[in-house]
Amino acid sequence: MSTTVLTYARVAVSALTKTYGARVAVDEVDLSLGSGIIGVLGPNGAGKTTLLRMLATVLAPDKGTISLNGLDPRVPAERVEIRRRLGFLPQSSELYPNFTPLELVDYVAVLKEHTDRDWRRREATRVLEAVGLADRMHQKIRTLSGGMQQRVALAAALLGDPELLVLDEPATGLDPEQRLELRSLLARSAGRGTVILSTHNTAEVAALCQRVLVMREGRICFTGTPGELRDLADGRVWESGGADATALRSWMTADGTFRHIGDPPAGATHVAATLDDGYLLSGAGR
Ligand SMILES: Nc1ncnc2c1ncn2[C@@H]1O[C@H](COP(=O)(O)OP(=O)(O)OP(=O)(O)O)[C@@H](O)[C@H]1O
Repeated sequence: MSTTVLTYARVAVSALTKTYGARVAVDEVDLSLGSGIIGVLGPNGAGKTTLLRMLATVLAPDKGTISLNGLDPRVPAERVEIRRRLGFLPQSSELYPNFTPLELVDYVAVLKEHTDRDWRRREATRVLEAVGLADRMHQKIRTLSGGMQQRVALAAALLGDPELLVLDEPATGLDPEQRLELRSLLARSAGRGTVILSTHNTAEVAALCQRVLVMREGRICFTGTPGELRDLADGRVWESGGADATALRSWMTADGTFRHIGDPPAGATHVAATLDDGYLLSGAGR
């Protein structure tokens, strides 16, 4: 007996554009994303946060369209439905300092128009337990550490098991153990839908993401698997005892040798490419 696996674009974006004054933060972006974990890499100011905020429906685009699970956020009734099925972790969460985590997550549930108080209580407890805050949920948020506050915001995003999770730098402030917990939490969520996260950490992408996008200057300059991103640097990484002016980039490593990426000179000592190398070359053409 054969099994048919249906895959469809849960997130479809066409010519999406956002401008701040004269600065084009997101420039005619087209995207079609199915289920799984998608990582968005890019230098500071590339437009990642702006793109994610538009996907989370908290920022309206100037031009272009977004379709989330077939719904259009420009249509008020559809936007309400999208927001119920979407979880968003903003880059910097200003949490209400005098709320407890339980009160805050419950409040987010109210904003999502969940009217059943018992359900809200159970669900808020579940997500706070899932982020490892079972013993902190009755403590004022202002008395929690930065990493714990980040986990409260993450719990709020996980509320109601959303089909689409949009997470802006979710691992910021988390210790190594918590980052591992985050990975397994997101892997479980991705089994049910789509997770889009921005990060500056290529190791996070390698460990977690099925797909990676690289943004530079408001545009998507690479889309593929993490392995394909690394492959961009195949044969284009070499080492020597000093700086190499022919390289696109050279830097000194911990053992004092220089690593270079770009078009290697004849006789260069090639070394294995990493995801970082592929990322650094992704905007440079071949
Ligand atoms: N509210 C705003 N007003 C004016 N310019 C803005 C605003 N928000 C972002 N920008 C500009 O838009 C561009 C994209 O910013 P954005 O925050 O989306 O980048 P990013 O890739 O998320 O950067 P980072 O990695 O530093 O978080 C930058 O040039 C930024 O200065």
